[in-house]
Amino acid sequence: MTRSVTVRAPGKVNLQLSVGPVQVDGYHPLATVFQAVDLYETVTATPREDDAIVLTVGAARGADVDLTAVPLDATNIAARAALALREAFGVSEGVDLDIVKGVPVAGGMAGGSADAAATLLACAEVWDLGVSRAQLDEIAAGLGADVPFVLHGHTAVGLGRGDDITPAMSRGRFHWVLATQAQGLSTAEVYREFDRMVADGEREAATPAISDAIMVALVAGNAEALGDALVNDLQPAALSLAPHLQSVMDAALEADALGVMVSGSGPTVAALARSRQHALAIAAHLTVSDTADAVVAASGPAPGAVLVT
Ligand SMILES: C[C@@](CO)(OP(=O)(O)O)[C@H](O)COP(=O)(O)OP(=O)(O)OC[C@H]1O[C@@H](n2ccc(N)nc2=O)[C@H](O)[C@@H]1O
Ligand SMILES: Nc1ncnc2c1ncn2[C@@H]1O[C@H](COP(=O)(O)OP(=O)(O)O)[C@@H](O)[C@H]1O
Repeated sequence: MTRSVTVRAPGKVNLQLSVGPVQVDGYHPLATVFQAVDLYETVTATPREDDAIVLTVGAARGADVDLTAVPLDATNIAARAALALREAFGVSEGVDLDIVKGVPVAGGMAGGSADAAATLLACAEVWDLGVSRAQLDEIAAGLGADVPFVLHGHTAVGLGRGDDITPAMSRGRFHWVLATQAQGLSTAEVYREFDRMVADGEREAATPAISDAIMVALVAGNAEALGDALVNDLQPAALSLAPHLQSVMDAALEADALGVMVSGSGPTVAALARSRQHALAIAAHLTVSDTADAVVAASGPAPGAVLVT
């Protein structure tokens, strides 16, 4: 019997992204605090008669996402996720994966990682694998540093490459405005620019540690304190590669955002608002400022990957 399974997984912002010196494997040790936001990727997996993995991709209703930058071949992280699961469990069946994107592409919000997390859960169900959460976590970490977090969602500390996840206490909802750019930034390139700045003495790369100020603001549900504590060590590198992002940040501050930062490796700019209403006011100001290609309001924390059928 052909049975489709649909799974939804969220995008994220990094409330803290502290980055240490590059290691011999090319990766950087991180101390990061992730918050999942209610922009979602949806993946529907349908079993196939043959052993092919076939992708289709579309945009979620109302989402302004650039689908031309999403590969449909084996390099797509959703295809890699299905393959990794198949290899780990000796499955021979193929699958159709229909991806509906609601998270900006190459925006520093882990949209591809959310596709991978959703694919793992959907394929595990379609192939009836009885996979444990620990097994999923291990395969997720092999796909990308952000994948374990979007599998779990909510708010969490990420150590190591960012893939060693511990849930964090958080009270209430936080309201965000996300200003996206049509032209994405490559995560690897932003890390390389970070390395260049460190090598040239423009920045320091100390051993990263989790910020007390962020954890206290989260437990208290204090958006104002959180706004003051936001920190992203990749921001100078993202601004160096995409200097126009400074005007987006300035426009959000003009609208009294509680805090503004580049989201992860960028180029999405995330502004923290006092309320949903304030988020809409910031979004309107950003739209009029014409500094971003699209502007969307979102809130967090949001749940991780969940079955919706
Ligand atoms: C920067 C962050 C912040 O959460 O995400 P984005 O903002 O891009 O979504 C992450 O560190 C990205 O996570 P993700 O995009 O899953 O990384 P991966 O696919 O594992 O790695 C992409 C590239 O980023 C670099 N990388 C990633 C993680 C890490 N701790 N150190 C690194 O140096 C490596 O150069 C690697 O080749
Ligand atoms: N399922 C996918 N969705 C989006 N991009 C993907 C996907 N699979 C592979 N990619 C490639 O990965 C790059 C980064 O994707 P994405 O996860 O959207 O951004 P980020 O790493 O900044 O959060 C894209 O530019 C694209 O070339």
